[in-house]
Amino acid sequence: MEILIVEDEQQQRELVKSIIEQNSDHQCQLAESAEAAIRLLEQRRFDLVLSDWKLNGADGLYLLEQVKINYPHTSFVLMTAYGSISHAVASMRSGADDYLAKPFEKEPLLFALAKLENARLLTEENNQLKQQVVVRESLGNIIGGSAKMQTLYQQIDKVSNTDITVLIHGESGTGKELVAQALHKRSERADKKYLVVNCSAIPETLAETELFGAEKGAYTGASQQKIGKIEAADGGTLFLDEVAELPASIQAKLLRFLQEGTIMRVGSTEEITVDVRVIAASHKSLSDEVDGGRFREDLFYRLNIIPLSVPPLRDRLDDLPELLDHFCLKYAKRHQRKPLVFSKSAMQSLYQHTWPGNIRELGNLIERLSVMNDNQPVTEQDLPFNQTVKSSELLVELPAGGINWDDYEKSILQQALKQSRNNKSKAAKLLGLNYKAFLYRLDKHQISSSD
Ligand SMILES: Nc1ncnc2c1ncn2[C@@H]1O[C@H](COP(=O)(O)OP(=O)(O)OP(=O)(O)O)[C@@H](O)[C@H]1O
Repeated sequence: MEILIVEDEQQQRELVKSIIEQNSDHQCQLAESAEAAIRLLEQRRFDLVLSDWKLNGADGLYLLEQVKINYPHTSFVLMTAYGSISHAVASMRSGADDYLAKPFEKEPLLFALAKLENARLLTEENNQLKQQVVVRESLGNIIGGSAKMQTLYQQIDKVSNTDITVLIHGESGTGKELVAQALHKRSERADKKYLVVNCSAIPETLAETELFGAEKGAYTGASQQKIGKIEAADGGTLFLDEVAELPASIQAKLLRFLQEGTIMRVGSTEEITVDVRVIAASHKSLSDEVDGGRFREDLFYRLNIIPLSVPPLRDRLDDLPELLDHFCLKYAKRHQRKPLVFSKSAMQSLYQHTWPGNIRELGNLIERLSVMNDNQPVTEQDLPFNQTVKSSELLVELPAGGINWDDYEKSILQQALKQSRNNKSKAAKLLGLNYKAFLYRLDKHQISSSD
């Protein structure tokens, strides 16, 4: 702790400082009066003021009142040469955290400090927990209390009430759209529009009109003026999902809008000012897209002001029970069934699965099992990723142009390694190969298990 010792006798102040610093990690500053203490308190933060009752000038009780009013997070211990009950009562009544009678011994002083430090840590922990509950309550339907999600919630909390552009990255199905919704709902724009554009779903020819709008007659068939999504979201938030898929020509126009805050409808020369907060998301790494020349670097930097990363489910398996409860209840209610229960081995299997489709895969699985599965509890064999598919069912029809067998084999081997999280014997099992044969093939394709 950072401690401020206030004592008018120099020898006494230095004695207290040396006892504390020689026997603990606390750091001490000294003040000879209440006035000097107040000046120091104005300059920096202290965890504790340890003050004598009797001081030249204003006394310790006055200092205590000032600290309680102006620095409520700073603890206060009063020391007095008169170890009378009345002083103890008066100081505690005025809000002191503890009371020490002088002349005090080393041990009671250190004990009082240790007690205070513990109480401070508990309060801090408690405040953090309360803060987490507040943040989570306002995040509505995002499930998961794992440490990784807590970090994300804190980040959402920090940036939601700003207008800063946020770029959300995460594998498919991790909940990027839920994060975007939470950012909007927790912002001052919450009662304004929240519009979504899925950039991978609009054909290049329509993308400009979709985002920026078009004047009547701007192109063949434009029989009416069309308001684009950016203009329609004025005052609110626009979520650009799969932003990596935006055609190059639109990337330049989007950058202009982000920099200038203005747009032009197709077929118009009039600039329209719009106030829209942009949140973008991508399951692809945008910096890889920039490296590959598929995404404008300047736009990347403009979008990536605040990057948020949503962790894949396999990296936060602590959340699995909570997510399972959520989906089992949701789909039992929706389909009027009993909530699913899982056997021990099925649970183990759920934990071992790598969840390439993340929460979306889990939700879909629970919905399917809720409707189709007659077994209760659900067993390991009921889980689709434990069911081996006959190779013939796997085969896609051979394209007329043929395939490259080596590439095909290499890709299957890599997928098996990925699914088994680089566990080679599991990967071999997935392909129905014995371990040696599997290793032989890895070697043949020069695949290392970290590829
Ligand atoms: N933490 C979560 N709690 C509850 N449901 C979740 C959570 N994360 C995702 N989901 C659900 O999983 C599904 C997929 O989520 P979402 O569409 O937000 O993912 P995404 O990362 O945007 O995926 P994509 O990249 O494919 O667009 C949705 O039905 C969503 O409600």
